Amino acid sequence: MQENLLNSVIKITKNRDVDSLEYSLISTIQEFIGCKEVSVYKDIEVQGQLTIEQSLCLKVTGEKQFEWVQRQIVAHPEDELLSCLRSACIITVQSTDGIERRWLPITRQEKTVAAISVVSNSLDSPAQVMLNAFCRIFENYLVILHENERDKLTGLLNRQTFEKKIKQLIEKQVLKVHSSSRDEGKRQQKYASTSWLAILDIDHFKNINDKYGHICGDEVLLILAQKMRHFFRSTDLIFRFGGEEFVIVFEPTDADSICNKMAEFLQLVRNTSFPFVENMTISAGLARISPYDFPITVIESADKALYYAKNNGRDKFCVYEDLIAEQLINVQENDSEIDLF
Ligand SMILES: Nc1nc2c(ncn2[C@@H]2O[C@H](COP(=O)(O)OP(=O)(O)OP(=O)(O)O)[C@@H](O)[C@H]2O)c(=O)[nH]1
Repeated sequence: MQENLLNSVIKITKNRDVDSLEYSLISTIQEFIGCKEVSVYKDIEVQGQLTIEQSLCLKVTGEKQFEWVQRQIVAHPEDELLSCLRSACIITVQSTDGIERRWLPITRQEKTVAAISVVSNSLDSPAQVMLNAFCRIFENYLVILHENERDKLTGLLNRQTFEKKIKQLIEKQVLKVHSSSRDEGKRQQKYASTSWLAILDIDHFKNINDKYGHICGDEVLLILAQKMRHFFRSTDLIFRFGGEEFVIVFEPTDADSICNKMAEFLQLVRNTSFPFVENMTISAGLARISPYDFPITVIESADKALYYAKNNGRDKFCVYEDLIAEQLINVQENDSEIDLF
């Protein structure tokens, strides 16, 4: 038992990204506590409002049978979950049939950022101590991973995290295509609605730095990052890719929706008054992320579209696939300066 326990702690601390850490935590709790359901809930804060996402959930459906439930927004969070997040206290509710529901808070920098929910038979004292200890290990490790994955200035995901996240996303798409390969109708639908990648770059940012100084430049980057976080979906991944360059990986959607979204965001930037700077604009390049793509190919395609937007007036976004179809750029052209790590 002790050896197994040590191995589980080693397994948890071996993780190098938050998603895998959550899998390890849930598997370990299930193995040692024996629950009916274990979930991770996170406050992903949209526009400053408490917004709860069920990040991962394991449901026991039979003897040695499990079901993993993937990421979803919780439209109506239970009162106990909200109390746990607000008070940073463990909340326990016991029903008459002896089933216990327990919510354990996870804090980072004195803020409750998540809660672990456990549904189980009544837990004895040693099991409660162990459950609490697993949550504290998770909490400590979460702080380290969070710092590793985030850009210090803007708090967005950093460039080093990009490759890992996009590989995971492409793998997921490949699995989806395979799972529906017998149903051609469904397959067509999935191709119509794929993920997208956008590279955004501030126009003439060098002028802002030169005219008003780097501190003002940093403030502009910070405000733009906040605008992106509030404007785009919480499930879209936003990276600070380099100095004044940002990458967004969008959840699957069709071309029209993504173009509308980008047009609205460019308008939002035009309408925003940044400190000192008036009329700041951005340019962007978009590319479809197809299953079987290499991350470098997608980023190069979006970069070519961005390059085209920059050379054709700025303050606009261009879609790589449209530029190719209209023969405005060449597939073979290799003028990208993107260097992945
Ligand atoms: N303040 C600040 N500036 C940065 C940071 N990282 C990069 N930069 C600046 O970003 C500027 C990028 O300039 P360029 O690549 O010439 O591009 P640009 O002036 O935006 O022009 P276009 O992209 O062609 O519209 C340089 O002046 C960099 O010093 C940062 O973290 N903070």
